[in-house]
Amino acid sequence: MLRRANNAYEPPAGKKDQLAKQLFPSSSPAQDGNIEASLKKARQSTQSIAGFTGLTNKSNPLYTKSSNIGQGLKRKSDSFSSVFSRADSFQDTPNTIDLTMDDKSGSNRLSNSNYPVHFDENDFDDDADLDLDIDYPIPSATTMAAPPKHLSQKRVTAPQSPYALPQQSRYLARTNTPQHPSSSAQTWSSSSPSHLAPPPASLIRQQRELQNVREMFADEAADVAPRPAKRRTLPWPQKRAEEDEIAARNQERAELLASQDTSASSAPIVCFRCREKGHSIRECPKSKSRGSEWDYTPIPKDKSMPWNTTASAVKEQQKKFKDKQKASRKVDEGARQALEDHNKRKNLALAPISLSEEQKRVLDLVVKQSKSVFFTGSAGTGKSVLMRAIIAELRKKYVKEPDRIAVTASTGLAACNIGGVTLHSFGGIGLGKEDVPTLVKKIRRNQKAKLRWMRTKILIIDEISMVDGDLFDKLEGIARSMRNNGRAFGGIQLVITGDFFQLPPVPDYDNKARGAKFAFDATTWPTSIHHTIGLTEVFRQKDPVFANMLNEMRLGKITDETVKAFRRLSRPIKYEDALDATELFPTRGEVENSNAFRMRDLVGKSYKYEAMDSGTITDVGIRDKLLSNMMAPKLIELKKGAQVMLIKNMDDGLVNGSLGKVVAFMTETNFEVYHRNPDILDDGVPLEELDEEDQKVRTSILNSKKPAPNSGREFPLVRFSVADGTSRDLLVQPEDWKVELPNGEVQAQRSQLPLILAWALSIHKAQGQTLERVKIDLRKIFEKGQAYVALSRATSQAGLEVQNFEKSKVMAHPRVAEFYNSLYSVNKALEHPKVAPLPKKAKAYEDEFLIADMEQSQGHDFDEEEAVMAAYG
Ligand SMILES: Nc1ncnc2c1ncn2[C@@H]1O[C@H](COP(=O)(O)OP(=O)(O)OP(=O)(O)O)[C@@H](O)[C@H]1O
Repeated sequence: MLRRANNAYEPPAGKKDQLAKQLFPSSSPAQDGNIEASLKKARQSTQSIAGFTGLTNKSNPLYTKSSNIGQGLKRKSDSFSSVFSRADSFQDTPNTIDLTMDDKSGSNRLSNSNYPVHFDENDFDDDADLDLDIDYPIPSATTMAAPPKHLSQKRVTAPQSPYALPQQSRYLARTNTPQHPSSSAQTWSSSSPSHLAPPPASLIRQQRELQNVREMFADEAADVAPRPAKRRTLPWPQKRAEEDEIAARNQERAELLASQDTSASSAPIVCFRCREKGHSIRECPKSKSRGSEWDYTPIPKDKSMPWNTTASAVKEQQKKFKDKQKASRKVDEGARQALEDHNKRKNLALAPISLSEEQKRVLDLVVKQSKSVFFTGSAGTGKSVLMRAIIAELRKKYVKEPDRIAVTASTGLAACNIGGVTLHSFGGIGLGKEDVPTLVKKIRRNQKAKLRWMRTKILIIDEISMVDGDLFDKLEGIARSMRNNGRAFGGIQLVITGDFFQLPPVPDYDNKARGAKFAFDATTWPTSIHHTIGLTEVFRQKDPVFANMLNEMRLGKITDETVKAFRRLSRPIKYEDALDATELFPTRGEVENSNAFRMRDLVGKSYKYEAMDSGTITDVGIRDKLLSNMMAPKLIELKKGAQVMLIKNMDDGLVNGSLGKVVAFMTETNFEVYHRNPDILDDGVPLEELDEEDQKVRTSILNSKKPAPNSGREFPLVRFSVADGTSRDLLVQPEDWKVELPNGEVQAQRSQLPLILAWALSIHKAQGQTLERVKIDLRKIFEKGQAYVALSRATSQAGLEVQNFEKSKVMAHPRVAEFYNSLYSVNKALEHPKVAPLPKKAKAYEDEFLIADMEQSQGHDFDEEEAVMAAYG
């Protein structure tokens, strides 16, 4: 009939197309009647969306790269009053010179004091050397997101299913429907009904395809395999069958998981269909099973019912369940904390250490009263902590004129530790071998150095024990000459710290016969320093017995009992976390050998991290020399299992000196996955228990697979041992070190991982560090002060192993002992009848070097002559 009507009706030319177009509502993709073209278009847009999603998943836009937190004050430890702290150690030697001078030498004209930081184009040459390991071909996001080829081809030819079932089920459902060959656009009006019947060949091909797909989804679709065609089937029971099948499977999986979880095993079974307890969906009376078919009794719609949930909601439920399971599993706390550490570091300000009373008094003298001060004390009395606090306060005070403060130290390493430059660099004196007039001429030719001498109001010198006495005198002379000011150091306020019992000045090979000349030996020392203060509270060692042993050693007055106690420390120590003590050596060669030997023992891929150096110094040779003083090495090679030490403060728990082991190398993206599920690195968890993404991440990390080029660089994941006995994981990323001039000019800068190999360390590099585990063989010691520096790094006897302890190796320099004894004689002087007696606690410490703060403890003003005699014998 239709054919007849069709034949009878001959539409006017051009109308056929219009009619075809009207058949599709405007929202339909096939408005021009060309279904294939429209489907193609739709597919393309879907693919591009899939590609985009793939990309955004890979690079989480919410992720912000962690950056350095500022250096700060560290170590949360209970304040401990050492055996020395009973004395009030402040001593105010006569101070009649007014140091609150202002530079009237035209310094205010110096408007160009702030030099811009200059980066030479060659500064970043090292970029090319970075071992990025990223030469792999990138699979395009669209390729990654696209389904298997054969499936996507089928999807093109298949008509849209009206039911939003999972892809494979949808495909199965469609296979009962005759396929429309869509190779050309056919409008119904022009199609012969016979065209709708598939040709015999295509029917066979279709059946084959159907068979393939059935096999492919055999697991998911076993129970919904198409039954012999019914005469008439409404689409909804089919959809229900599949949805219920999914629900049944979900329930079975949930029950299986619950049975593995002992904590949940007592929970009763709940039907996913009717929500009643005591039976599963397969036994549900409301859904009778007939073999692989299901008879569906319509049940009133209830949103809360599980079968009304969409496939994505079911997935969501599954995910929640899995997450719960994972959360209940015991995981390494350190790993759980890892990402928080990683992400918080950026904003986390280190909790400042609250200064002790004696530290505060020094701070006050320097910052508020602008006095020239030398503060000293045994190892661990917080000299560095105090110095950093002083610098911070002075920077606040001179916030508008930062170049008024010159931060320097005797060595490059010490200078780096406080963010300054060497004394030589500051002075612009090169090696400083010439006499003062020659050096002054040299400086006058150097505009920058000249400006520094004119502008500086406060000169900070750290690790004074390594400053040569002659150099001190020369600098003093230069300052007077350059500033045309006859006062000591040309009126510059000095803030000096260090412990002369520690490492002495580097020997002057041109002047060997002279021997070591300390800064306190300098002629101008007494006139330049107006307050000498001894810090007495030891913070590093909490055990007073150990602190006392170290102090005896420092003074070179070691008792037999102490010798015995040190000899008892020769036992080998085995630590539970398999982290070895750091062995200290006097020479760099011994350190390099020891670390290289241990590295060779490790199997596995080696990762090299080369520093990125820059700065205003364009001469790479000079810059390298400057940077070679830094703790951060030019190149660090790491392997899984390498023992490393953190060389920057990260937060209260992860500090400069923290010891750790490299446990893996990973990108930031993989690190986030690791944070979500630390099981990916747990050998005890079988691979099958991880979901697909986690499996991939585990495989790529364990097999040291190169990351995809756009997924970022791999960094070491280090498990640090924390003082409280726990461990913490940190993905260690580069930090910056700078050599900065007082005017803010960054002479040299290094960006490198804040790590060094830590099986062995030089005593020189260890100076200033606090170490939980130390090992030392005293046979190797050759210099005075070396043994004291090495042993006093340890925080406790439990973490110290000493081999071959000999009294003769524990040498204090006689002149240093003399100097400190002369300071001690101040106390004797204080017992002069004219003077009010010392407080009792100070008297009890007559045997120790002690410098009393006359202003504070006596409330008595000495006349200048009397005090000078007292202080310097
Ligand atoms: N006021 C304080 N409160 C708590 N801890 C402190 C305080 N001052 C210093 N410390 C801690 O004591 C330890 C030693 O401090 P620091 O390195 O400043 O001592 P030092 O005198 O410079 O030692 P060294 O002479 O060996 O370099 C550090 O761990 C530091 O955090």
